[in-house]
Amino acid sequence: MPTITLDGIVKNYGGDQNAVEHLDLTIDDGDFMCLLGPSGCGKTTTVRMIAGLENITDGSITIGDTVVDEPRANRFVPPEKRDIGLVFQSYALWPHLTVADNVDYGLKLRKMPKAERAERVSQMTQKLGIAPYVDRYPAQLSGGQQQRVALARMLAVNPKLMLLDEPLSNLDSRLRLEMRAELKRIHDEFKATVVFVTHDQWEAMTLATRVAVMNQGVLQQVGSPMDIYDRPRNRFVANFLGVPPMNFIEMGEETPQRVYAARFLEAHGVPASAAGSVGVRPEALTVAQPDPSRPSGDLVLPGRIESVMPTGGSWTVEAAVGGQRVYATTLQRGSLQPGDEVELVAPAAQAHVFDTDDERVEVTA
Ligand SMILES: Nc1ncnc2c1ncn2[C@@H]1O[C@H](COP(=O)(O)OP(=O)(O)OP(=O)(O)O)[C@@H](O)[C@H]1O
Repeated sequence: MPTITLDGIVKNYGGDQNAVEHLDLTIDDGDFMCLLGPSGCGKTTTVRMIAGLENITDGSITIGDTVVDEPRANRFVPPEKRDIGLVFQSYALWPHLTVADNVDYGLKLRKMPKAERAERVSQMTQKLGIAPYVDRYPAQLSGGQQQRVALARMLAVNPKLMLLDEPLSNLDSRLRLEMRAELKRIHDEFKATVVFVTHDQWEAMTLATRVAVMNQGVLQQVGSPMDIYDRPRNRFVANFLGVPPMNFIEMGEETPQRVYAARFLEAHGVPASAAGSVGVRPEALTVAQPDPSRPSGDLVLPGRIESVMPTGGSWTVEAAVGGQRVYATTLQRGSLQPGDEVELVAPAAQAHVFDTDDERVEVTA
């Protein structure tokens, strides 16, 4: 099974700004790599370059032992020779072929014996819940059904390398959940290498073995889902992951909340002037009664509860801390009421400090 190496990839479509900026990324054998980021950050461009549907402007792409694209060496291996399973947002099903023939297409190309092919088509169409439609044409199917045909067609040939660009975007939430589980199972069973594009952080967190977060064509961080969630390398990653998003206290403004954050930083030997912001996730905050004897190593934000909102299974507490709204998530509402004076408290390990360039600063507990 192949490892994919992207080495110094630049992609320019002709404008002033590169769509992908000097991207170094290794996708290991057996990885389920999610490319995650906001719209326009270069995710689709990246998988299209791996597939060979887009040339790179500079750098090189290696799949297994083969350099498949390297403009400086005048090397380019066309998509059909890269042995990749593809499912993109636009399904590209053959309109003149039935569902069964679409799923059979790749098997036929591989010259698999007819009886074996029929068996495989039946297996895949059942697995993906499209068996009732095998005799229909793509135009007679809903978007979600077409997406499942595209997945069945790809999975039928057991590809060792799969590139998926938002392949579940047209499915309703229940089917999406089922298909996620199915993809994860297929990945585990076949030990395939998967590159999966999504802008949905929940999808990335639940599916990926590793996540690559991109912004404006620049790779921000690569790591396991929990790694990037727990130790975001910069403020962009910290802010992009998490619902409700991380709270940030700005250190460049003279506010009461800055004083609370500065107290925390000083307890850990970090000069407040070196920090750009202090972040804390809503679920890391405990809503507590004011307690002057609290250990000084914690991040303590005194505030007043503004509202307590049910979010189904948990509560989001909105508090005024100095001049800022801070959000905390709690499983128990208890006796919390708007107007209560409280302290929002997080242990040092759950506070995130960023410097004035928004890069992470490690704080020793
Ligand atoms: N064929 C093209 N010609 C010119 N510019 C393009 C082309 N395709 C993409 N771009 C530009 O390249 C940048 C990256 O686009 P890309 O589609 O890779 O982003 P994305 O992260 O996949 O976004 P989305 O989630 O919206 O699909 C964007 O600024 C986009 O406008």
